[in-house]
Amino acid sequence: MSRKSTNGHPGDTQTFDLFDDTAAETSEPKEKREASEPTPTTDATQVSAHIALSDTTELLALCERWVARGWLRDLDRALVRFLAMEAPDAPPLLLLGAALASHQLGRGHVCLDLNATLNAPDFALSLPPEGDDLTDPPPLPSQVLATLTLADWQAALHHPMLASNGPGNTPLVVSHNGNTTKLYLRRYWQYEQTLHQEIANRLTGEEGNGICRSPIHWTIDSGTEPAGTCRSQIHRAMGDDSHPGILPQALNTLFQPTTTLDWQKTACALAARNRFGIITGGPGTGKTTTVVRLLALLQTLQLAEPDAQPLRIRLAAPTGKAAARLNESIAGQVSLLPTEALADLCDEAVTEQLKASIPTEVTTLHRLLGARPDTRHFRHNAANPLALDVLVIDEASMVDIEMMTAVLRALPAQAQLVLLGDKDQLASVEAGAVLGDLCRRAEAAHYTPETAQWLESATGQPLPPDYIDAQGQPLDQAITMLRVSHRFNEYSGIGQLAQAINQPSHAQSDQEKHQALNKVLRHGYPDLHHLTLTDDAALDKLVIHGSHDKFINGGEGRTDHNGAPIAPPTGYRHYLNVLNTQRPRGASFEENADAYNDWASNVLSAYSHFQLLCALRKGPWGVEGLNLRIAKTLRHEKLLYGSDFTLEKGWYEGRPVLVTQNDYGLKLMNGDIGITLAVPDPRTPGKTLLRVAFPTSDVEKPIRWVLPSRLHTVETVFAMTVHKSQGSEFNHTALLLPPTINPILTRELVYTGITRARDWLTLVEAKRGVLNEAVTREVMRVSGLEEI
Ligand SMILES: Nc1ncnc2c1ncn2[C@@H]1O[C@H](COP(=O)(O)OP(=O)(O)OP(=O)(O)O)[C@@H](O)[C@H]1O
Repeated sequence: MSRKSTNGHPGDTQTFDLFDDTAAETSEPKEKREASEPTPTTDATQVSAHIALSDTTELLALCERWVARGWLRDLDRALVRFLAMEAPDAPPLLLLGAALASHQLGRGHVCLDLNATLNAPDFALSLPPEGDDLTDPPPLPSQVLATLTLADWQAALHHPMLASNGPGNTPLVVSHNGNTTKLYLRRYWQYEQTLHQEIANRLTGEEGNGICRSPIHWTIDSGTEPAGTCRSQIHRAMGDDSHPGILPQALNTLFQPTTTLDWQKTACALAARNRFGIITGGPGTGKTTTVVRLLALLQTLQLAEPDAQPLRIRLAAPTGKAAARLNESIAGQVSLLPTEALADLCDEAVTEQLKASIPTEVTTLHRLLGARPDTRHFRHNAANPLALDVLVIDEASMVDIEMMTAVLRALPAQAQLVLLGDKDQLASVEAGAVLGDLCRRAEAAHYTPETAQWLESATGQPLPPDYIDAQGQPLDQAITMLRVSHRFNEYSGIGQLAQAINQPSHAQSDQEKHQALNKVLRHGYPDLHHLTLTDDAALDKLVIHGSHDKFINGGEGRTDHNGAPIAPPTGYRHYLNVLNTQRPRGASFEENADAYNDWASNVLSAYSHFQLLCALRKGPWGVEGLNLRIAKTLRHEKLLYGSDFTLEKGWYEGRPVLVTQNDYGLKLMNGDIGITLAVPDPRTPGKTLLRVAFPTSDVEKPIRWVLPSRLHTVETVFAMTVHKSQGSEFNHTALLLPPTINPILTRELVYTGITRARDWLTLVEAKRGVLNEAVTREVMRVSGLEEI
């Protein structure tokens, strides 16, 4: 094998990197769905299907047929061919496993679970959605694997060149845990190993450079203390019974006394105690508020030490959009911190130092790690670690396993990592659902009696017995789930709907869930409108002016939790009106840059008031069909102009675009939204040319103007997929569910879509009943992190 090379070392960058772009070739995550009814087969089909398990030529031919049908990717077949060429004596069952394991990566899974595959073989390929016509189908996986037993498959997963049970050079790794067997491409096995090892080291305080035994559990010798950046510092900061230390005092300065358990205070205390921490919670539960206070707490503890320098803290998010949003909210929160009172707790006059040492700038993970063009390797890695003491990552649910591993590899051993995110949101499109996997036990907390006692001393709050578990694992002690939404109270339909949807399937029956949902939808909440489409007009009305008349009082007169007025819901007419009515007149673009920047800022801000989200990309109910349809509707309203061809494939004034790949040359990030505007052409007086306006965080140059010809990876964004909307929020969000159920429609997708709504939500069912079906299907991502 010429291209495989690894010494199995977590810091090793020479891991097996066959088919480097597997993660980029993504489609849709795996969903729990009804298996398609196997198509009746002939004996001949069954015979040929069975032969594929014992004959490599037959297996390759079968893969060929699967690829032709779109059930398997070219990439997966190429891998199998390559392996078969390198090792002609490889068992066909091993090759089949390799094809399926590779295929899972494109669907968000880190590995192939053999047991699950044998239980529901048709989930292993990208079969068409239920209801699609399957004429002359190739053999289904369920037919191919019909007589195969787990023992036979396990027995075939051996070949000195291709598969091993752990460290080594083989391209495949087989992992056994109890009765479960998983097959990995080595690179992904290595990612999991590194993650386990690095996180476990942060929880125990050990240096990280070894390989974990497989399977790995987050068990640490009893009696091991949790590891903080400076364990002795935290110990000192606790004080004792007679003299409370700086930690409890600072927590009391940051948090007002409450009658109920303040989870935000708990989160700060736990995150300060460990070198690894997670703060998870739904929308508006105060993740940002909490992390700002945590940073103030950490700096206070640091500056209270004699001659200490402030901690070097960096904030990051997976996308430019998420980074910009955190930037916005964090700046406001920092100004509210009681820095003087905190500084008083330190012996020295450190108020100014404390204020200055809490960062407000948020960068993307790609920028932080130093992305380099044309390679997946970063400038910062184990050999060239990041220069920081604390790293906070927001929207961590969007971080895939490869990126999370890159972060942990580049993090100095003594540095502290805090992940923020909503564990219930859709995971990244790429393989791995790291935050969700790590937070599997967060709901019940599982704090040990020792942690509970420490927390009570630190925060003055006793923990209810429900959250205490003598069997709690070390990872549990580093996670806090925020449980109270401060944005959506009991009078908010958005909040109530999110809660009703988010109940896991083990907590209630499908029927109970449907009843709970329908109760919320019928209640008449002021911020929620449920629309079932019966004709085209209702959808047109929604995208033009937001169907504000469907909300109580037309959406007038509402205030937010601080008493500030909430603007009524709008549609796309709003930003197009701003575009048309506020256009600077008669001035050259260069000489009147401020006026053009103000105009563009207002248009962009107006655009963010409304966004239509949908589940699919293709077809009339997907992004492609909806974009064209909405553009034509707006043209009919005389809000946009252009031929059918222009509206579908060209550039026109008012076209909103979404950047779909980072472009470092243009300083544009995946997720950025720009609006196309006509500005005076400097070369031809009296004429205009189109430029796309993107917002920046630079107050001097608030708009980046880009010529359309320079934008290669953008798409129209009248409709945006829920996947792409992660990390964004819109005043009025409309979530459109297609008329037929599709594997991509799941509870996580609906939850993520509706929680993008800040003030108003219109939930659109193209056909009644789809919502009920979607919310009872859960994303099941396969990875080894589940075994923690
Ligand atoms: N303990 C609290 N008491 C009252 N209001 C709070 C509290 N914590 C947060 N808030 C307010 O609730 C709103 C949401 O808080 P924040 O932005 O911190 O939540 P989040 O979880 O980060 O939200 P998002 O869903 O946007 O990620 C903010 O207006 C904030 O000021």
